[in-house]
Amino acid sequence: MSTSAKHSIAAIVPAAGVGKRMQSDTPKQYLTIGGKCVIEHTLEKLLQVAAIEKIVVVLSKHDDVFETLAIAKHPRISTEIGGAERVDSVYAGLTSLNDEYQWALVHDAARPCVEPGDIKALIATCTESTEGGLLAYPAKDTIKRANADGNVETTVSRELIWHALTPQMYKVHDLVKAIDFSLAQQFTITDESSAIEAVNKPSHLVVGSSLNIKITSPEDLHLAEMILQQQVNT
Ligand SMILES: Nc1ccn([C@@H]2O[C@H](COP(=O)(O)OP(=O)(O)OP(=O)(O)O)[C@@H](O)[C@H]2O)c(=O)n1
Ligand SMILES: C[C@](O)(CO)[C@H](O)COP(=O)(O)O
Repeated sequence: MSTSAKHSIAAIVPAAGVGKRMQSDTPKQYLTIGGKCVIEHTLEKLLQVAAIEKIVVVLSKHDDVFETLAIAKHPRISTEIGGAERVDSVYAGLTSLNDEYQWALVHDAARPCVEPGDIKALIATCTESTEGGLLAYPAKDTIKRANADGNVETTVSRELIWHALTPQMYKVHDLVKAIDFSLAQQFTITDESSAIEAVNKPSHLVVGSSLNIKITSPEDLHLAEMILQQQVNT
């Protein structure tokens, strides 16, 4: 497909993790909150953003649950098989786009509380500037660096410290190249922004809600339930 004929934005939703820190037999994306599983909440949020033309959900090769969900049949949703690490799953999603999309917006399946308004703000910032970026929020607490004994070494200025959230949005071509480079250098890549940093490209920090939590450990499920309930009420 020629550049001018490219579609604009595809979302990649990595959902191939096992959720070790969640300590549950069910992968956390399939735990239930208010009658729906986590990934259904997440996909419903993305589907509310009309600018996202396609959503690629990246699943474990052992996944036999996703196809049983009604949302799996949504015309804007397709699936791919992921890999051992989050970066491998994101890469599988990106390469499945076959160069047909200009932008990829990567969002963790485990972040169901994202606000569609924040996603739209990220899309507006990136498409207007033509450079990628991510949702994030500035550190609120006093930040400490620990020494090797686990005691305080020093207090770090929080002025320039931000928490990285998802979605993270980059040109597909740039992100594939950045991940290729980072993997070849054996860098640790926990998010898309770290790959983009590795190739010295800029990323916008777009302020998003700190309620866009990632369900990581058991107490987060309860917190997510309260946040989602609050979103319904307002
Ligand atoms: N090989 C992997 C690992 C993670 N993920 C996805 O990346 C997102 C964020 O990762 P994380 O919270 O670390 O999820 P898990 O790897 O499942 O959790 P844990 O590290 O506790 O095992 C999740 O939606 C998860 O499903 C993925 O698609 N492929
Ligand atoms: C992508 C991410 O959610 C941004 O905060 C995060 O980096 C995922 O990896 P983690 O190891 O679970 O923090």
